[in-house]
Amino acid sequence: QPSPPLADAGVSVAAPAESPLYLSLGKKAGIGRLMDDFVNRLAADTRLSESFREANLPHLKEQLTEQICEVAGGPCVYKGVDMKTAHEEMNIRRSHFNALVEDLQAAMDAQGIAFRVQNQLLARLAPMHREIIAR
Ligand code: HEM
Repeated sequence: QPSPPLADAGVSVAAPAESPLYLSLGKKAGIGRLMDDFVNRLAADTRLSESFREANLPHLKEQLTEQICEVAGGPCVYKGVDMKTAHEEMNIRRSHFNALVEDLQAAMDAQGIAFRVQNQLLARLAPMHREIIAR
């Protein structure tokens, strides 16, 4: 039985591999659940409620799901505003950034995401503080 010519040549036409981190977060659906819970926590956090009072929470959940999917090595491409532009004029302090990270950790705990996996995601988000924190 003849095999397809490209397979013979060892040429792969499969989609790019999904990273272990993306799989550990439960792919797009798991990340969507995580961002839903996370954004609800942000909106309820008295340290941050001033910042998120007028935010479009459904839009934020969607944009974050695309962005985190991409950052985690999934097949998504975030097409939203860059981090510097998105957070300009908000006067975000390191204390705000740290509060957001705590809320993300609490959301990941609630989703049963392993500590090792949590740290991998946080490590990929940490460098973004340079674009987000006002100085
Ligand atoms: C690693 C940290 C962060 C990431 C990855 C992140 C990511 C994002 C993304 C993807 C958006 C949507 C941009 C758009 O399409 O409009 C956004 C918007 C926003 N972010 Fe952040 N952000 C971070 C930290 C923060 C912090 C520390 C604050 C303030 C406490 C903050 C406040 C906001 C607000 C108020 C919006 C606008 C929401 C709306 O009106 O739709 N963010 N952020």
